[in-house]
Amino acid sequence: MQFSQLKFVSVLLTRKALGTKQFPSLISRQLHGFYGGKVVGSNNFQLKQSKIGRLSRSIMDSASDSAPKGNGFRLGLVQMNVTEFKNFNLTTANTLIKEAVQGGANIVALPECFNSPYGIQHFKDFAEHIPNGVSSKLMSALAADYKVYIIAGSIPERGDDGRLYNTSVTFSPTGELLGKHRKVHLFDIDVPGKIKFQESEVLEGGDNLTIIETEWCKIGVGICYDIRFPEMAQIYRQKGCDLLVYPGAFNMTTGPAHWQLLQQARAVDNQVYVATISPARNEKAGYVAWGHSMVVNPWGTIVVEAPEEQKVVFADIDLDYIKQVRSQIPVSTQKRTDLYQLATLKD
Ligand SMILES: NC(=O)CC(=O)C(=O)O
Repeated sequence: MQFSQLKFVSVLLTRKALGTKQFPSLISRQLHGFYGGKVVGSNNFQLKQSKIGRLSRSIMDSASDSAPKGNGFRLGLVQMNVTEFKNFNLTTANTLIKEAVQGGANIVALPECFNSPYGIQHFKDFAEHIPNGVSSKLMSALAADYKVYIIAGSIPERGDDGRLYNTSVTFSPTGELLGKHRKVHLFDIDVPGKIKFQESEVLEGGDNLTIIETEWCKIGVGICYDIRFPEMAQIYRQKGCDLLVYPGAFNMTTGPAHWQLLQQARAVDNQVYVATISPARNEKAGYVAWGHSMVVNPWGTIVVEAPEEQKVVFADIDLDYIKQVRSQIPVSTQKRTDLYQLATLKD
């Protein structure tokens, strides 16, 4: 009964997001079964939030046994199927965030473009205002009711300036908006015979770096292509981040070549944990994501790696281990800043 209430909220929110657009019949039938055949009413968002609250407390009680021991926290990576139907994507995110919470996650992270297919032809139709759009509202409500941080992957954002951005929002365990990161480096590449992608045809790049402060550590956020720019990661480290989180959607050309390599490079160079969160692989999609969401530790070792299909995976972030690696190989205190310098021109 209680679980169906949570799902009920998602249907309401996602239907609102799509206005009059209806579920395709197959998905509609699946959701009808999924939601126990309930008729969707028109109760308001506030009322639904309090219902999620009662539910989430009971979930948190049962999850607390599996909380990480020692000095750190548990990160849950939601590698999810993303379809051409926003309402279905939000329902999937809702279900898998619950699974992550049940697995003891203190911080839950979603993939790049979790509410929209990754493709420049889709961004305009799926774009939302942040934080007043339905995806942001759902993430805020779930964060507050489960009392977890949610790093909400990314969504296409319609800015106040009317332009489109690829944007990640993070909510605190009270549902407060903690940070908004607009993908800084747009994915414009051309690998002949393999893949050409030009985000800049429809998107604007962001012009800020984004650090999230939690009770455990600072987290630097980047989106996908941002991981290829080591300066950004270095600045996050200089500013005290212990974990870098990159929602990302590498593809079948760059994924096998660079996904793991880049993550290990950023982790070892900066002696931080690095997490990447991909959509699940769908061979029939216009853009086939690589999958393999992953966490790498400051030594460069893979802590956890998802397969290709939809899955929630977990990693315990051990803050003492970071200190240990940094004291064993103290590169941060051995920098030759008399020879070189790294600085951000904007704070
Ligand atoms: N999709 C991206 O932004 C980046 C990517 O796929 C790559 O760098 O490769």
